[in-house]
Amino acid sequence: MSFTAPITLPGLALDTQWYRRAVFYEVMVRCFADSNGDGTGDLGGLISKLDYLQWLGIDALWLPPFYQSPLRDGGYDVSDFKAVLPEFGTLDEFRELVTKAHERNMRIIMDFPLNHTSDQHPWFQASREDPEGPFGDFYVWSDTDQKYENIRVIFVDTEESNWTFDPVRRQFFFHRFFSHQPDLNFENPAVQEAVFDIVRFWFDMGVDGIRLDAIPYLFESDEGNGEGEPPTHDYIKRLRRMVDLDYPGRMLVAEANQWPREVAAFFGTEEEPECHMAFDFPVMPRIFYSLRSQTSEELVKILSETTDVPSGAAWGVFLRNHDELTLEMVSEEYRQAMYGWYAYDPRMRSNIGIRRRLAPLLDNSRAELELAHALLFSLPGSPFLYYGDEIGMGDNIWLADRDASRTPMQWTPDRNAGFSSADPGKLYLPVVQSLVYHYSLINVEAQLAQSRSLLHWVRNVIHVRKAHPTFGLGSLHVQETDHESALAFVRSYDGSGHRFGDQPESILCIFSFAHNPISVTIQLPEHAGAQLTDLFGGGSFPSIAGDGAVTLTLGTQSFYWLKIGDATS
Ligand SMILES: OC[C@H]1O[C@H](O[C@H]2O[C@H](CO)[C@@H](O)[C@H](O)[C@H]2O)[C@H](O)[C@@H](O)[C@@H]1O
Ligand SMILES: [Ca+2]
Repeated sequence: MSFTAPITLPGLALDTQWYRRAVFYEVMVRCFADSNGDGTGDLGGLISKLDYLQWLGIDALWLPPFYQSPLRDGGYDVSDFKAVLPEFGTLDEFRELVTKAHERNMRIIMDFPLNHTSDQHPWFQASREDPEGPFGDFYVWSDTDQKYENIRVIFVDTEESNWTFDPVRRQFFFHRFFSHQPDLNFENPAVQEAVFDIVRFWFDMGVDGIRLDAIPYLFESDEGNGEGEPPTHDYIKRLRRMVDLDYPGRMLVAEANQWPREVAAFFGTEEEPECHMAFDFPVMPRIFYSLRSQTSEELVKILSETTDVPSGAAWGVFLRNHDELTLEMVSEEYRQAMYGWYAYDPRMRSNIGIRRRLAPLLDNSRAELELAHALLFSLPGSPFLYYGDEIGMGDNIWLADRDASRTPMQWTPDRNAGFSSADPGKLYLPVVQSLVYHYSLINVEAQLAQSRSLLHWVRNVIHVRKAHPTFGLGSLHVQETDHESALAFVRSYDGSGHRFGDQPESILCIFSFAHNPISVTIQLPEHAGAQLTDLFGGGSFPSIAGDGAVTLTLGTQSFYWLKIGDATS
């Protein structure tokens, strides 16, 4: 049973299910704002932009790694889990960020790549040099690279094997990702305890949640494929028990790029919960598939699959993030179709996915951007925005790997897009200067000045969503329609959640993926006779007929969110 109780953290009330109503925003410290003019974004810069994020309606920030790191994988290669990379700031500045976010009723989610470390981490250095020493068994060593042959290579662009020979220890070490990222040996109780210790360190610092990076890959076995093996789930259950006991109100979000049932397994069960949230990897590529195929079939299929999840669990819905748009969770046939639509230039591909930002993927179409966001904000779960997508930032496919979509945030039309006062040549990555997405055109300042800009539209839709807890807490029922391009579902909430003032509510969400206007009849037998009202402007729509059908006209790639009222007599 959850509840709202007295304040326990500065500025925040204890709310064990806050993440179910929250709008999240992923922001890489390096990319957002540079406070000291050295060309790299930092914690001071991020602090200076908290007012902007609060204005936008953001409830929680997800910060990808900002630990000490050689930065060979965007910081996911950590060399000290308890230190901030000096160019990003200090632990004191991080504490200040937490405090200032909490003062604004915003929460902070850390990223924790617990599966592996950098090969520069002192644990790895000790392990390779002293096999009998205290860290000798911290990594997965083997005399042969023929072990775990069922385990696939993930970074297929750069790695041929999950094993690399270490000339110092004269053994192979196992790595699920880059060969400079050795996997920790979770069979070793000392590793298990070291990871708990790091979690405690950051929760003691006041963070509100932790993203468990690459969580399926903790344990390997001879028989399995090293993805979500039983000991991995047992370990997360123990972690969750510790969090519930020692840090109530904090949450864990699973990054498991897996099929629906396998991702759902990371929620655990009612009796033995694991993560509070899990990213919805299966839904994401199907949104992009629907936009180009003009059919809703794939989304209907995945949303109609019933996957039991514990009460209190929430999906993390997203369109884009700091990685490639992964196509691991679609069939080969659909993957090829999506490469054809979205990655027609080979430079746009990365591993099994597409390294582009949202606006270029959607060819800067305002209708598609609105449609995609409308799905993001109404599908079951909590939405995660990626920095810059609220203004339709572009990318730079001439940069290496996933840096294509990690360029500096575009604040103004001035030098370095207002991101930094440094010499432009000193920036950690160049600002986008392409024809369509040049920072002089696409920036926060210009969009603030235009009331019909994408930025204002996104802010508005966030505020509409937040006025209706049904989107975060309600059930979902896919409704039958007579048009292959239409997707219709009803979100319903009985208002019995844990906050005073919640009302029972049902919302009909209807989307058209067609590239021309359509007329569609939706079957809503449970709501026969009910009135429909637009959630944005309050306009009246045709009532649902006595037989439960309603016919609506939708413009090209458009949507409605309609409140289902009482039945007319
Ligand atoms: O630390 C290694 C990687 O960990 C995360 O990886 C995830 O992203 C991969 C794509 O880039 C994906 O294929 C894999 O299934 C995920 O676990 C992290 O988000 C990456 O940035 C990082 O390189
Ligand atoms: Ca800086």
